[in-house]
Amino acid sequence: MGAEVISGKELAQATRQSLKERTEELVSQGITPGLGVILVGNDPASASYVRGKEKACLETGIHSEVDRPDESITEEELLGKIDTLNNREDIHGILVQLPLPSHIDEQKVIMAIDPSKDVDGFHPYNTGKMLTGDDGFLPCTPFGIIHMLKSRNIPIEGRHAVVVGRSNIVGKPAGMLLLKENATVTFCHSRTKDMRSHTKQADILIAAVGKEKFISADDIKAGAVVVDVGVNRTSDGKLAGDVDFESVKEKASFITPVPGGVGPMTITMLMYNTVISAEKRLHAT
Ligand SMILES: Nc1nc(=O)c2c([nH]1)NC[C@@H]1CN(c3ccc(C(=O)N[C@@H](CCC(=O)O)C(=O)O)cc3)C=[N+]21
Ligand SMILES: [Mg+2]
Repeated sequence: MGAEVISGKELAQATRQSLKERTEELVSQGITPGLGVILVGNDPASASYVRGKEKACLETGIHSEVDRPDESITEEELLGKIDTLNNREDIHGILVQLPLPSHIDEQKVIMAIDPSKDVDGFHPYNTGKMLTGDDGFLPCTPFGIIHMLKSRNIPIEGRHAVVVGRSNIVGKPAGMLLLKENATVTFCHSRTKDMRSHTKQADILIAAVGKEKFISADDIKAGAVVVDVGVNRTSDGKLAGDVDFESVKEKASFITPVPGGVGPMTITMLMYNTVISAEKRLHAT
């Protein structure tokens, strides 16, 4: 038997196809959605993610621009680049690839992005909107997770969702979106005592820890839905999740793979937010 694998790659393709149609409609109305990306320095992982975003823009008909300043760029210069993108009519989404060099204050940079162009959903304005359930940009990884669950008609309401990890970009917002879908939510983290006693109660388990094979079959309940958000580089350069896929697959009802799971959906929701931003601009004119 074993779990059904939720392919983020396939869902991403289908979602990108429908976004392409929305983009074509926008273009016919005179607006080409535009995404401005700033990639500071030459970290290979960051460069690879940004290439994935450029490819997704091509697939969805979104105009993309990537600015690649040297890692020696000052905070002031970077803030100046954001200001320029904020003021450009043809740019509807802005993404500053994280992490930034240590001499730059990430929070300050995120706060400088116009919240109406914050397609990452990282600006505190959008975080606040998400918390109150108001309309705003949702962070792409948690948004992609919800999309994956819904694509398989996996019920969320009334079920126990356990989120392992509490980062601002994944764990915390994933818990908030699951709460909005009426799940009962538990957060586990590095200070949690007897973590397994919690994870074994999960109907839906979100693994967002950043440690290879952190979740094994012994940590889950039979029939659980397991979402793997890990992006760990193994010593041989491959991408590995937080979940021991082979063992967990035998016990879960649904499982997302790495690669080909949450990652491609993260990028797709970035495209989605950019299209939404351009549609809002159209309706504001
Ligand atoms: N401002 C900002 N926004 C982000 O959304 C952001 C960021 N900074 N910094 C880094 C993280 C990480 N992240 C990933 C996106 C896609 C894949 C992805 O598509 N992964 C492929 C494999 C890619 C590969 O093999 O390199 C997959 O899982 O199948 C992974 C990781 C976005 N992030
Ligand atoms: Mg920093």
